[in-house]
Amino acid sequence: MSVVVPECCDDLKRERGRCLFNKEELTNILDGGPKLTEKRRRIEKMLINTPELFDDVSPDYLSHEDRYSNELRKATQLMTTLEKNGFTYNDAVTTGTGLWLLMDGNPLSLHISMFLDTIKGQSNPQQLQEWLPLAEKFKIIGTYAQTELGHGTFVRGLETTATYDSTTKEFVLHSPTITATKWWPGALGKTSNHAVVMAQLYLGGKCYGPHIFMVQLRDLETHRTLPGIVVGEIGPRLGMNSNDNGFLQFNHHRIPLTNMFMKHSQVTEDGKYVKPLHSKLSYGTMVQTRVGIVYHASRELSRALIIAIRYSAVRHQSEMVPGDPEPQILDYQTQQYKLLPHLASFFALRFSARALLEVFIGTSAGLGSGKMNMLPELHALSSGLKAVATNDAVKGTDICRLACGGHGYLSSSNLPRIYTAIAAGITYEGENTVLFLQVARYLIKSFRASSQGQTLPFSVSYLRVQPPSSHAPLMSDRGLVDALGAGVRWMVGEAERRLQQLVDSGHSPHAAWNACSVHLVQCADAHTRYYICEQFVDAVSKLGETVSSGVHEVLRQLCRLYILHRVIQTAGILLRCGAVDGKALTSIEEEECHLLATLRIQAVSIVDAIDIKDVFLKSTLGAWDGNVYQRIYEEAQKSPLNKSDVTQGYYQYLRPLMKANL
Ligand SMILES: CCCCCCCC/C=C\CCCC(=O)SCCNC(=O)CCNC(=O)[C@H](O)C(C)(C)COP(=O)(O)OP(=O)(O)OC[C@H]1O[C@@H](n2cnc3c(N)ncnc32)[C@H](O)[C@@H]1OP(=O)(O)O
Ligand SMILES: Cc1cc2nc3c(=O)[nH]c(=O)nc-3n(C[C@H](O)[C@H](O)[C@H](O)COP(=O)(O)OP(=O)(O)OC[C@H]3O[C@@H](n4cnc5c(N)ncnc54)[C@H](O)[C@@H]3O)c2cc1C
Repeated sequence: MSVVVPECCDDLKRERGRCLFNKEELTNILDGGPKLTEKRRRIEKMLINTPELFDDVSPDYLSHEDRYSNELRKATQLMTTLEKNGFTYNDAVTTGTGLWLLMDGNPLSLHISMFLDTIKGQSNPQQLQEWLPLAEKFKIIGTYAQTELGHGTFVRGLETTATYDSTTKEFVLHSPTITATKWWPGALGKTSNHAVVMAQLYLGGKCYGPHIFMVQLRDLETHRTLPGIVVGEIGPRLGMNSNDNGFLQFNHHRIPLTNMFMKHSQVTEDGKYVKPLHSKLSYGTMVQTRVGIVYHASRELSRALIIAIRYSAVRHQSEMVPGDPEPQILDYQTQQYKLLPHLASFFALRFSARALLEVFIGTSAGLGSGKMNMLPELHALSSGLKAVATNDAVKGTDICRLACGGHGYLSSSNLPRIYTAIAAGITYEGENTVLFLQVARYLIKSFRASSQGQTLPFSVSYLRVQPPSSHAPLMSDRGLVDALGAGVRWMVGEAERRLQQLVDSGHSPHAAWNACSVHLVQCADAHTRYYICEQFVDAVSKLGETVSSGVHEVLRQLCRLYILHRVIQTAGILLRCGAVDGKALTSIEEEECHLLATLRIQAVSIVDAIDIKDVFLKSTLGAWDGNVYQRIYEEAQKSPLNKSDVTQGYYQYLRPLMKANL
């Protein structure tokens, strides 16, 4: 398959003709630099030239089993293509390209993410030497098996046990109840022959909490399940049905002592326990995956936005002025209000994902030299950003679907598949409410520490009880972000006051926490969004020194829209704490509407600059050429029901009904 850039329709040609900025420059910024754009395009070219990676038939028309096999075929083909051409699977993941070919539930995704990350992050040197080459070369294929039927969120409540037998120097893995059954892990059902398993460690009758174990599940030659293990697939889900999410039970299954991951905590041969430097180091793979999910969510949102914005420029409907030609639906202010704030969100999330990655890299380097002090902040930032990014990507994708009217509901628009894939992200890797409550814990602790005069880490330093007075004028970007910060400080102070009041009136701290948890989640959400605003403003201001004025202006407008929209969403809080008044809010609302009209002019060019090719968008509505109606029509012809004029169903059911004497 070769990349042919087709002539686009007149509407899109006109839209593209209005572009006042250098698209390639914006593409480079989004990729992280020209070299990364070039690398991404090399990978794309290679993938596009591998026809086996593309579907002949939509997965919607396949049986459950064929759907899985087809995705497995493409996943294995992807891995070998990358390897043969000198790329790693990580290259395909970090550029998004590989995932888009497989995002119906790639059965190797858990292997290349959480399985490998656990080996890299939790192994001692011997284990790393033994397992990493095998896993990297796909000699063993694994998944991350933590969640059980009874417990997902509450990791300490897991029931699978790993009991050490010092006589044989083995752990005995066991699922004592039905609720101890591992449930959900991607690729566990039929693909994986290994799993990293989270289980309660028992030594001499004492429980030491959840620890991670490498467990072989299937024979490496026959792929048959090993004795003492029951494994299978959990059945259809809302989306990503080409994966084989699975279940797993152990019946006193034995593994060697050396199969406990021993980088952070150890068990000696005689059954003694050596504590880790920090009790949550074994949760490291989850933290790393949350960091990746922020990128992933922004990428999925960007696909939906490209589809909906191009379609909105091609679709004409109704009359704006009686008797005039039907306008492009993108000209309606309400359509702009649906889509453009989410376009701004995409940019905000992309810059925040990059900032989070830097915190992750810095913290990981610190851990290597025994510094644990940055771990709580990384946990809070990664939890908050994972939750906001997935919530916003899901909401944004659904708005994109709605913005495409009826055609957005078509499978061939690809919006339903993008939606169901990213919707899972709200739940997996830490359910979002639960993650926000973790952030809230950090905020309340920080607020209290600050009241006692302690210095706060950078992401919460604005919570100081006596903030330095801001010098930025209120209506400047910085001034509005400061106002948002004042709003969060007020919310956290209010939460702390309510918690204290409940405790003072006789409630236990835990009961008080639950009684304030709605407000606490709102604090965590507001704090994370304040952080995102800060990152966006900082990134745009830093870029101002290096980019052309056209690109800088577009970024400045998107950043401004993001902030204005956020201020309006938070109006109630900001009025209550006196950070803004009604007059300021009125002018902010007016400015937002004005900005929508300004950004609309270049909206198609902005989404073009995200630079996702048609083969990765996979949408009848969002293709580069805007040839929407022809594509929708051609796609419908592929329905198996259209193979014959009269279906079997007619003879079997409809005709007898019509002939019956009712
Ligand atoms: C690269 C791109 C890839 C993108 C594509 C991905 C495709 C992959 C598809 C699917 C993958 C999905 C995989 C999964 O879902 S795996 C399962 C994930 N499960 C979870 O995330 C479970 C969520 N629950 C938890 O994380 C925890 O149980 C908890 C909610 C955090 C509570 O933990 P616990 O009960 O142990 O904690 P305590 O209440 O005892 O203590 C809380 C204190 O511990 C601190 N803490 C908690 N976690 C961490 C951490 N990770 N790091 C540092 N500190 C941590 C917390 O702050 C509390 O501290 P305090 O000082 O306040 O006491
Ligand atoms: C598509 C998909 C793929 C997955 N892949 C994997 C995988 O590869 N490996 C793996 O191990 N797991 C996997 N999971 C499981 C996933 O990690 C869990 O479903 C997730 O962590 C949520 O846990 P839960 O299902 O127990 O939900 P629950 O914790 O039961 O949540 C149900 C409700 O209770 C609320 N709730 C729970 N605890 C609290 C609390 N403390 N305070 C307030 N509210 C609370 C939640 O907010 C939610 O509204 C996957 C899940 C999905 C959907």
